Amino acid sequence: MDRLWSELKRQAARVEGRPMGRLFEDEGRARRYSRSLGDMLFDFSKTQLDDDAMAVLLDLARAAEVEARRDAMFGGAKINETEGRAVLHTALRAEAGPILVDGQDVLPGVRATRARMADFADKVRSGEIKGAGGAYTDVVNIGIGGSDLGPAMATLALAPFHDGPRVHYVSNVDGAHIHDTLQGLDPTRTLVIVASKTFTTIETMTNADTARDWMARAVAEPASQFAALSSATDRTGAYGIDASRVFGFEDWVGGRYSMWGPIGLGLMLAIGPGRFEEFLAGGRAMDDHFRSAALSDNLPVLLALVGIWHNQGQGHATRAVLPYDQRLARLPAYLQQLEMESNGKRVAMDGRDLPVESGPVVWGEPGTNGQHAFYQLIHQGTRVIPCEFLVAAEGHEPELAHHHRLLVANCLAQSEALMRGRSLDEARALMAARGLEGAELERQARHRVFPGNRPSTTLIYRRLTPHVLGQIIALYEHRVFVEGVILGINSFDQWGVELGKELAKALEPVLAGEDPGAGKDGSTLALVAFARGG
Ligand SMILES: O=P(O)(O)OC[C@H]1O[C@](O)(CO)[C@@H](O)[C@@H]1O
Repeated sequence: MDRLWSELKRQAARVEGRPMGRLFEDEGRARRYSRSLGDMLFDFSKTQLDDDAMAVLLDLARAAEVEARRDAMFGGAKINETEGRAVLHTALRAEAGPILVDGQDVLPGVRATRARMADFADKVRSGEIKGAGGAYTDVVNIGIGGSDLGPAMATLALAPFHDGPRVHYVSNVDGAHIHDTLQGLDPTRTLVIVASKTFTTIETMTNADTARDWMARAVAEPASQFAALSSATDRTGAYGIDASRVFGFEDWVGGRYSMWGPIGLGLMLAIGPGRFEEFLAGGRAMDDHFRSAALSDNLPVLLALVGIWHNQGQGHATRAVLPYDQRLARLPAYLQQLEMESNGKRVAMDGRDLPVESGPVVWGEPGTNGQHAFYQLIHQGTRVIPCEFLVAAEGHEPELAHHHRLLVANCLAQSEALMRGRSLDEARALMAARGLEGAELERQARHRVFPGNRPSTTLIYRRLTPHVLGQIIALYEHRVFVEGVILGINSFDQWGVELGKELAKALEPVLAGEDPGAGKDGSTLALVAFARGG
């Protein structure tokens, strides 16, 4: 691997500063540097990748044994080595079995739980299962991280398919979040879902207690209007939630990969079990592709290789995810957890330091909003920020087709502008056309130069349906997996979130004035003193 990492850097140095636009003198480039699958097209031609660089990246994938690792994951091997667990979120959307963990086929259990979820969702949606005041009008999902970001993102994404109760998501322990969400809701017609794999997460349990108190003021038996999504069925029972409304999953489903099973109940309630099945089918279609396509034609592998090229190869530490799709507004936040919790690690599986940078900083906002905010830096800042655009060819509002045309035009224009840039001569011509001359022309022109050569990829899909969303999410999941395999990382643990949690627990009594905080640093103690008003 070490030789290949050096070779990758050498390739990056070779192409540095090369005018990217010239690559299109090869008329076949757009075709050769894009792949389609079903209703989507992934274009990675507006990058500095060329055949030699691709060859090194593919060699890296082969040397890391991506295909064998992939098969091990799908086959139920315990590839999450630091926790001794299999990684089988794909089983939540699988059709064909058996899928064995410790010699047991997990599919019958997955199907049985999904059937229970569907039955519950149908009955809530029809009003057969109802609250003290009648059919449920609202559902409040309380969870955080993987128990919130995926279903919250997907529920917003699939708004055109909502035909059930309104579904709200509360995650933050900041009381403002639950306060503002519950305000205006009728507790007698609200279903609360407590979504927590462990059923111990302090934010979730604090919010659940607050929701229970709120409900208890209007409902004699508040627990009867609670459901739980958790692996910890002993704890859900102790919380008073009847087993018929508890939907469990196994330890081989990681939090940030869990929206395909019980954690997706909020989404299922919003769009119905039939549409939820379409979402699963989309994920499954991507699984089938990932398992069967050659590395060089494999969408998740290609996304991963482009990511590795930009980050570990060219040294661009961040990646902007820019959905030109308002309903994908939460996609960047969802991907932040998926990518940064999975691949934000400095130690490889074998305990050694990584020889290259870990996964990138992922961030973004929907276009066109971002254009009027941070794109200035993307176009003219000193750093290069590889951009990932996502856009639907068609919107869901035929009467607003002119909006959609503008949206798509803006998306495509951005990737074109990033690549082409504007030279000093072009800027001078522009200023001359506006009547400037001499030193003033020169001065103004310099501010209007765009360096160009800035890489981007575009994922374009026909329409954002449940099936397409399932494909997109599975595409990103597998991309993160492939990047992790190439880096030698265990993408499925998250030890980096623990220290802060432990310290917060110890600080609470200090803030309450019950503990002097002996041994704490001066900064922390001063902040505590301010918070306590002294
Ligand atoms: O579902 P739980 O157990 O409440 O955990 C929530 C989230 O907390 C984390 O463990 C990180 O703090 C995530 O990985 C997980 O998605």
